[in-house]
Amino acid sequence: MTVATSPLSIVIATRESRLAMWQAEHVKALLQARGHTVELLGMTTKGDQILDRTLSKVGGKGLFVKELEVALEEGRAHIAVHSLKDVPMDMPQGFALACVMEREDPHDAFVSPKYHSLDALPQGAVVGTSSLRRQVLLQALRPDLKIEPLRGNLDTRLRKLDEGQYDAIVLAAAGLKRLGMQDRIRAIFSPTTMLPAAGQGALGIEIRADRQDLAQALAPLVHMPTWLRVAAERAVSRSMGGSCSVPLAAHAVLDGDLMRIDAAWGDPQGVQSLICAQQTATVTTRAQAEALGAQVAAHLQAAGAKICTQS
Ligand SMILES: NCc1[nH]cc(CCC(=O)O)c1CC(=O)O
Repeated sequence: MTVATSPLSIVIATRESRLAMWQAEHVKALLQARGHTVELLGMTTKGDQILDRTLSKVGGKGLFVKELEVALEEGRAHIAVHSLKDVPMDMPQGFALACVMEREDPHDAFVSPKYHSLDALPQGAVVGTSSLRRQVLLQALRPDLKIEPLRGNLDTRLRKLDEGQYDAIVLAAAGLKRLGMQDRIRAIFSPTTMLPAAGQGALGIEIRADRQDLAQALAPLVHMPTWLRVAAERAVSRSMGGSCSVPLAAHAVLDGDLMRIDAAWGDPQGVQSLICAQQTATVTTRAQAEALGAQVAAHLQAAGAKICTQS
Protein backbone atom coordinates (compact mmCIF):
# COMPACT_ATOMS: atom_id res chain seq x y z
CA MET A 1 0.00 0.00 0.00
CA THR A 2 1.33 3.44 -0.84
CA VAL A 3 0.32 6.32 1.34
CA ALA A 4 0.08 9.58 -0.57
CA THR A 5 2.14 12.23 1.21
CA SER A 6 1.07 15.85 1.23
CA PRO A 7 2.81 18.03 -1.36
CA LEU A 8 6.05 19.57 -0.15
CA SER A 9 8.16 22.49 -1.29
CA ILE A 10 11.59 20.99 -1.92
CA VAL A 11 14.91 22.65 -2.76
CA ILE A 12 17.54 20.31 -4.23
CA ALA A 13 21.19 21.13 -3.54
CA THR A 14 23.35 20.08 -6.46
CA ARG A 15 26.81 20.50 -7.89
CA GLU A 16 26.85 22.46 -11.10
CA SER A 17 28.56 20.03 -13.44
CA ARG A 18 26.41 18.97 -16.36
CA LEU A 19 26.08 15.46 -14.95
CA ALA A 20 25.12 16.67 -11.46
CA MET A 21 22.56 19.06 -12.95
CA TRP A 22 21.10 16.27 -15.10
CA GLN A 23 20.76 14.09 -12.03
CA ALA A 24 19.12 16.87 -10.00
CA GLU A 25 16.73 17.68 -12.86
CA HIS A 26 15.87 13.99 -13.11
CA VAL A 27 14.90 13.88 -9.43
CA LYS A 28 13.10 17.22 -9.75
CA ALA A 29 10.91 15.89 -12.58
CA LEU A 30 10.04 12.72 -10.64
CA LEU A 31 9.08 14.70 -7.53
CA GLN A 32 7.08 17.27 -9.53
CA ALA A 33 5.17 14.43 -11.16
CA ARG A 34 4.09 13.50 -7.64
CA GLY A 35 2.78 16.97 -6.93
CA HIS A 36 5.73 18.50 -5.08
CA THR A 37 7.09 21.95 -5.81
CA VAL A 38 10.80 21.68 -6.59
CA GLU A 39 13.65 24.12 -7.13
CA LEU A 40 17.37 23.60 -7.68
CA LEU A 41 20.19 25.27 -5.75
CA GLY A 42 23.41 24.94 -7.76
CA MET A 43 26.74 25.01 -5.90
CA THR A 44 30.41 24.65 -6.79
CA THR A 45 32.19 22.29 -4.42
CA LYS A 46 35.87 22.05 -3.59
CA GLY A 47 36.02 18.78 -5.50
CA ASP A 48 34.97 20.70 -8.62
CA GLN A 49 37.39 23.59 -8.07
CA ILE A 50 40.59 21.68 -7.42
CA LEU A 51 41.45 20.09 -10.73
CA ASP A 52 45.22 20.02 -10.73
CA ARG A 53 45.62 17.35 -8.07
CA THR A 54 44.44 13.80 -7.63
CA LEU A 55 41.26 13.58 -5.59
CA SER A 56 42.86 11.25 -3.06
CA LYS A 57 45.51 13.91 -2.32
CA VAL A 58 43.14 16.77 -1.56
CA GLY A 59 40.66 15.17 0.79
CA GLY A 60 38.93 12.31 -0.96
CA LYS A 61 35.37 11.64 -1.93
CA GLY A 62 33.76 13.75 0.78
CA LEU A 63 34.82 16.88 -1.10
CA PHE A 64 31.89 16.58 -3.45
CA VAL A 65 29.25 16.25 -0.74
CA LYS A 66 30.32 18.37 2.25
CA GLU A 67 29.23 21.72 0.86
CA LEU A 68 25.85 20.32 -0.12
CA GLU A 69 25.43 19.09 3.45
CA VAL A 70 26.10 22.57 4.79
CA ALA A 71 23.23 23.84 2.62
CA LEU A 72 20.96 21.13 4.11
CA GLU A 73 22.16 21.96 7.61
CA GLU A 74 21.38 25.65 7.15
CA GLY A 75 17.99 24.94 5.60
CA ARG A 76 18.90 26.57 2.26
CA ALA A 77 18.13 23.22 0.65
CA HIS A 78 16.27 20.09 1.70
CA ILE A 79 17.68 17.21 -0.31
CA ALA A 80 20.99 16.54 -2.03
CA VAL A 81 21.30 14.28 -5.06
CA HIS A 82 24.61 12.43 -5.25
CA SER A 83 26.37 9.91 -7.42
CA LEU A 84 26.60 7.22 -4.74
CA LYS A 85 30.15 6.46 -5.78
CA ASP A 86 31.14 9.86 -4.36
CA VAL A 87 29.30 9.47 -1.06
CA PRO A 88 31.35 8.39 1.98
CA MET A 89 30.31 5.09 3.56
CA ASP A 90 29.01 6.56 6.78
CA MET A 91 26.81 9.60 6.68
CA PRO A 92 27.84 12.37 9.05
CA GLN A 93 25.85 12.70 12.26
CA GLY A 94 22.45 14.20 11.55
CA PHE A 95 22.25 13.13 7.88
CA ALA A 96 20.69 10.10 6.27
CA LEU A 97 20.64 8.39 2.93
CA ALA A 98 16.89 8.44 2.34
CA CYS A 99 16.69 7.01 -1.15
CA VAL A 100 18.67 4.95 -3.64
CA MET A 101 17.29 5.08 -7.16
CA GLU A 102 17.41 2.59 -10.01
CA ARG A 103 20.90 2.06 -11.27
CA GLU A 104 22.18 3.11 -14.67
CA ASP A 105 24.85 0.99 -16.34
CA PRO A 106 27.38 0.37 -13.49
CA HIS A 107 30.28 -0.57 -15.77
CA ASP A 108 33.31 1.36 -16.91
CA ALA A 109 33.61 2.50 -20.50
CA PHE A 110 36.62 2.62 -22.80
CA VAL A 111 36.65 5.93 -24.67
CA SER A 112 39.05 6.71 -27.46
CA PRO A 113 38.94 8.61 -30.75
CA LYS A 114 41.29 6.13 -32.42
CA TYR A 115 41.09 2.70 -30.79
CA HIS A 116 38.07 0.45 -30.41
CA SER A 117 39.12 -1.35 -27.26
CA LEU A 118 41.84 -1.73 -24.67
CA ASP A 119 43.28 -4.67 -26.62
CA ALA A 120 43.67 -2.47 -29.69
CA LEU A 121 45.91 0.05 -27.88
CA PRO A 122 49.54 -0.07 -29.05
CA GLN A 123 52.37 -0.87 -26.62
CA GLY A 124 53.01 2.00 -24.23
CA ALA A 125 49.85 3.92 -25.11
CA VAL A 126 48.78 6.71 -22.73
CA VAL A 127 45.54 6.17 -20.81
CA GLY A 128 43.99 8.91 -18.68
CA THR A 129 42.46 8.22 -15.30
CA SER A 130 43.01 9.50 -11.77
CA SER A 131 41.07 6.68 -10.18
CA LEU A 132 43.38 4.39 -8.18
CA ARG A 133 41.00 1.50 -8.86
CA ARG A 134 41.10 2.02 -12.64
CA GLN A 135 44.88 2.52 -12.56
CA VAL A 136 45.55 -0.76 -10.80
CA LEU A 137 43.04 -2.74 -12.85
CA LEU A 138 44.39 -1.30 -16.11
CA GLN A 139 47.98 -2.11 -15.18
CA ALA A 140 46.97 -5.64 -14.26
CA LEU A 141 45.48 -6.06 -17.74
CA ARG A 142 48.16 -4.14 -19.62
CA PRO A 143 51.39 -3.50 -17.68
CA ASP A 144 52.86 -1.71 -20.71
CA LEU A 145 50.34 1.17 -20.64
CA LYS A 146 51.31 4.58 -19.37
CA ILE A 147 48.63 5.83 -16.97
CA GLU A 148 48.39 9.62 -16.69
CA PRO A 149 46.25 11.64 -14.24
CA LEU A 150 42.95 13.00 -15.55
CA ARG A 151 40.60 15.10 -13.44
CA GLY A 152 37.67 17.38 -14.10
CA ASN A 153 34.06 16.89 -15.01
CA LEU A 154 32.98 14.70 -17.90
CA ASP A 155 33.19 17.45 -20.53
CA THR A 156 36.66 18.49 -19.36
CA ARG A 157 37.92 14.92 -19.50
CA LEU A 158 36.52 14.36 -22.98
CA ARG A 159 38.04 17.64 -24.17
CA LYS A 160 41.47 16.63 -22.85
CA LEU A 161 41.11 13.33 -24.70
CA ASP A 162 40.10 15.08 -27.92
CA GLU A 163 43.04 17.49 -27.61
CA GLY A 164 45.31 14.48 -27.90
CA GLN A 165 46.70 14.37 -24.37
CA TYR A 166 45.71 10.69 -24.11
CA ASP A 167 45.21 7.75 -26.45
CA ALA A 168 42.21 6.63 -24.40
CA ILE A 169 40.40 7.32 -21.15
CA VAL A 170 38.20 5.25 -18.88
CA LEU A 171 34.92 6.70 -17.61
CA ALA A 172 31.79 5.44 -15.93
CA ALA A 173 29.33 4.40 -18.64
CA ALA A 174 26.50 5.85 -16.53
CA GLY A 175 27.63 9.45 -16.82
CA LEU A 176 28.06 9.26 -20.60
CA LYS A 177 24.67 7.60 -21.05
CA ARG A 178 22.86 10.10 -18.84
CA LEU A 179 24.26 13.00 -20.85
CA GLY A 180 23.40 11.38 -24.18
CA MET A 181 27.06 10.79 -25.05
CA GLN A 182 26.86 7.00 -25.31
CA ASP A 183 28.23 7.30 -28.86
CA ARG A 184 31.60 8.12 -27.25
CA ILE A 185 31.73 4.64 -25.71
CA ARG A 186 33.94 2.35 -27.80
CA ALA A 187 33.68 -0.64 -25.46
CA ILE A 188 32.07 -1.49 -22.15
CA PHE A 189 34.39 -3.28 -19.74
CA SER A 190 32.92 -6.45 -18.32
CA PRO A 191 33.18 -6.73 -14.52
CA THR A 192 35.63 -9.60 -15.01
CA THR A 193 38.16 -7.27 -16.64
CA MET A 194 37.37 -4.00 -14.86
CA LEU A 195 35.41 -4.46 -11.65
CA PRO A 196 33.31 -1.32 -10.98
CA ALA A 197 33.51 0.91 -7.91
CA ALA A 198 31.01 0.52 -5.08
CA GLY A 199 27.85 2.41 -5.96
CA GLN A 200 28.89 3.27 -9.51
CA GLY A 201 25.93 4.25 -11.68
CA ALA A 202 23.50 4.67 -8.78
CA LEU A 203 22.02 7.89 -7.42
CA GLY A 204 21.46 8.49 -3.74
CA ILE A 205 19.42 11.20 -2.10
CA GLU A 206 20.58 12.60 1.21
CA ILE A 207 18.41 14.44 3.74
CA ARG A 208 18.73 15.69 7.27
CA ALA A 209 17.95 12.71 9.46
CA ASP A 210 15.16 14.58 11.23
CA ARG A 211 13.12 15.10 8.05
CA GLN A 212 10.82 12.08 8.03
CA ASP A 213 8.38 13.97 5.81
CA LEU A 214 11.05 14.16 3.09
CA ALA A 215 11.96 10.51 3.56
CA GLN A 216 8.32 9.67 2.92
CA ALA A 217 8.13 11.87 -0.15
CA LEU A 218 11.23 10.12 -1.54
CA ALA A 219 10.03 6.58 -0.78
CA PRO A 220 8.32 6.14 -4.18
CA LEU A 221 11.67 6.85 -5.89
CA VAL A 222 13.46 4.01 -4.09
CA HIS A 223 14.61 1.06 -6.21
CA MET A 224 15.12 -1.72 -3.68
CA PRO A 225 17.18 -4.14 -5.84
CA THR A 226 19.65 -1.30 -6.48
CA TRP A 227 19.68 -0.36 -2.80
CA LEU A 228 20.47 -3.96 -1.81
CA ARG A 229 23.32 -4.15 -4.34
CA VAL A 230 24.91 -0.87 -3.33
CA ALA A 231 24.42 -1.63 0.37
CA ALA A 232 26.53 -4.75 -0.09
CA GLU A 233 29.13 -2.90 -2.18
CA ARG A 234 29.40 -0.03 0.26
CA ALA A 235 29.74 -2.46 3.16
CA VAL A 236 32.91 -3.79 1.49
CA SER A 237 34.35 -0.27 1.38
CA ARG A 238 33.33 0.40 4.96
CA SER A 239 34.98 -2.81 6.18
CA MET A 240 38.17 -2.03 4.29
CA GLY A 241 38.53 1.40 5.83
CA GLY A 242 35.86 3.63 4.44
CA SER A 243 36.96 6.79 2.75
CA CYS A 244 40.67 5.95 2.52
CA SER A 245 42.40 6.28 -0.81
CA VAL A 246 43.01 2.68 -1.78
CA PRO A 247 42.32 0.88 -5.03
CA LEU A 248 39.07 -0.88 -4.20
CA ALA A 249 36.32 -2.33 -6.37
CA ALA A 250 33.05 -3.90 -5.26
CA HIS A 251 30.25 -5.01 -7.51
CA ALA A 252 27.09 -6.93 -6.65
CA VAL A 253 24.48 -8.46 -8.93
CA LEU A 254 21.10 -9.93 -8.05
CA ASP A 255 19.43 -12.91 -9.66
CA GLY A 256 16.08 -13.00 -7.91
CA ASP A 257 17.05 -13.12 -4.24
CA LEU A 258 20.48 -14.52 -4.96
CA MET A 259 23.23 -11.96 -4.65
CA ARG A 260 26.74 -12.42 -5.92
CA ILE A 261 29.34 -9.90 -4.91
CA ASP A 262 32.86 -9.52 -6.27
CA ALA A 263 35.50 -7.34 -4.69
CA ALA A 264 39.09 -6.46 -5.54
CA TRP A 265 41.72 -4.69 -3.46
CA GLY A 266 45.04 -3.29 -4.62
CA ASP A 267 48.03 -2.44 -2.47
CA PRO A 268 48.20 1.36 -2.27
CA GLN A 269 51.96 1.10 -1.69
CA GLY A 270 52.30 0.60 -5.42
CA VAL A 271 53.04 -3.09 -5.48
CA GLN A 272 51.04 -4.24 -8.47
CA SER A 273 49.27 -6.98 -6.58
CA LEU A 274 45.55 -7.43 -6.76
CA ILE A 275 43.54 -9.46 -4.27
CA CYS A 276 40.10 -10.66 -5.31
CA ALA A 277 37.24 -12.29 -3.44
CA GLN A 278 33.73 -13.39 -4.23
CA GLN A 279 30.70 -14.50 -2.25
CA THR A 280 27.11 -15.53 -2.96
CA ALA A 281 24.08 -15.62 -0.65
CA THR A 282 20.34 -15.12 -0.52
CA VAL A 283 19.64 -11.47 0.25
CA THR A 284 16.27 -9.84 0.88
CA THR A 285 17.14 -7.10 3.39
CA ARG A 286 19.71 -4.34 3.55
CA ALA A 287 21.13 -5.85 6.73
CA GLN A 288 21.73 -9.13 4.88
CA ALA A 289 23.31 -7.26 1.98
CA GLU A 290 25.65 -5.43 4.35
CA ALA A 291 26.55 -8.69 6.09
CA LEU A 292 27.44 -10.22 2.72
CA GLY A 293 29.61 -7.22 1.88
CA ALA A 294 31.38 -7.49 5.23
CA GLN A 295 31.96 -11.20 4.55
CA VAL A 296 33.60 -10.60 1.22
CA ALA A 297 35.77 -7.93 2.85
CA ALA A 298 36.82 -10.53 5.44
CA HIS A 299 37.83 -12.81 2.55
CA LEU A 300 39.93 -9.99 1.08
CA GLN A 301 41.63 -9.52 4.45
CA ALA A 302 42.24 -13.24 4.85
CA ALA A 303 43.97 -13.15 1.46
CA GLY A 304 46.25 -10.31 2.57
CA ALA A 305 44.33 -7.11 1.99
CA LYS A 306 44.94 -4.57 4.72
CA ILE A 307 42.33 -2.41 6.38
CA CYS A 308 43.14 1.24 5.89
CA THR A 309 43.21 3.18 9.14
CA GLN A 310 44.20 6.69 8.06
CA SER A 311 41.23 9.03 8.22
N1 LIG B 1 34.23 10.30 -9.62
C1 LIG B 1 33.39 11.16 -10.40
C2 LIG B 1 32.14 10.47 -10.81
N2 LIG B 1 31.15 10.24 -9.93
C3 LIG B 1 30.15 9.57 -10.59
C4 LIG B 1 30.53 9.42 -11.91
C5 LIG B 1 29.76 8.77 -12.97
C6 LIG B 1 28.32 8.47 -12.72
C7 LIG B 1 28.04 7.39 -11.72
O1 LIG B 1 28.89 6.56 -11.39
O2 LIG B 1 26.87 7.37 -11.27
C8 LIG B 1 31.77 10.01 -12.07
C9 LIG B 1 32.56 10.11 -13.31
C10 LIG B 1 33.32 8.86 -13.68
O3 LIG B 1 33.73 8.08 -12.81
O4 LIG B 1 33.57 8.67 -14.88
